[in-house]
Amino acid sequence: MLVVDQVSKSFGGVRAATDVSLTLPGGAVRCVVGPNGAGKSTFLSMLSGHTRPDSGTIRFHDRDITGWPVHRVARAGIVRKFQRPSFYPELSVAENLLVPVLATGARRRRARAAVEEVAGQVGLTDALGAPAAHLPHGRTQWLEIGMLVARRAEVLLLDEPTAGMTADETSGTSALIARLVADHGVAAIVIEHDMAFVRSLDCPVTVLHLGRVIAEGPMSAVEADEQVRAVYLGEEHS
Ligand SMILES: Nc1ncnc2c1ncn2[C@@H]1O[C@H](COP(=O)(O)OP(=O)(O)OP(=O)(O)O)[C@@H](O)[C@H]1O
Repeated sequence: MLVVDQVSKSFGGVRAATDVSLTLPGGAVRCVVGPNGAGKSTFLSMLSGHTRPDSGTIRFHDRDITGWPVHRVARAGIVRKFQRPSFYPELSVAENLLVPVLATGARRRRARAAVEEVAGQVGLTDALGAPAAHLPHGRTQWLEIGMLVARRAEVLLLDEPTAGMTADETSGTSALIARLVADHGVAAIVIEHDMAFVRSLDCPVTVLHLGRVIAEGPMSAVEADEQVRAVYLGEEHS
């Protein structure tokens, strides 16, 4: 269970996040949406250890992890996937998955089995021998999610995972996340602009605007919320 209680962060005079709270049970998915500059990335950065909150607390499994550095947060089980690529293009898909598996301390034979298991989970079994550079964009994103799972992450922080994907890759990503949750109890916080994708995840949604939570709940309720509609319409017309 990840419990975020009233975290805030300012950059100079800009209040990027103000009193943002969120509770994520194990094996749950939460989407965070909001217009440009709403504070979504800042919020994720506070969870991943890339940014230290000015105030508020972050607790994971009843431990206060507020302000922990990235590597310590990652070791505790919370890992982040950025939009920019972070795999090894010159290595094969299997080798890319092997790197994080070996980092968990797995020995060779067990490691190979773990690589095959993760590849199956992220739909890359047929590509294990291929250089990662040869994968189409969408599948590189799945590889990166696989690399996080291979580290035995408990909470995935995904920053616009479907950016640049085809429609098929986007629906494949939704199925992939559902599979990881159902089969392995992995939890995820997903930042997204693609509302059809958010709907397909069928999870609670948090809406940020100017650093504050303005709505929270199922997508159907959030989409009907007057303030949310005003914020998104305002963005379209600006
Ligand atoms: N390192 C920083 N230094 C100064 N200002 C920052 C920094 N990071 C974010 N901000 C400001 O904080 C506010 C929130 O930015 P943030 O990137 O978290 O929003 P976002 O919702 O992720 O936006 P987008 O959807 O465009 O990525 C913005 O006004 C942004 O300019």
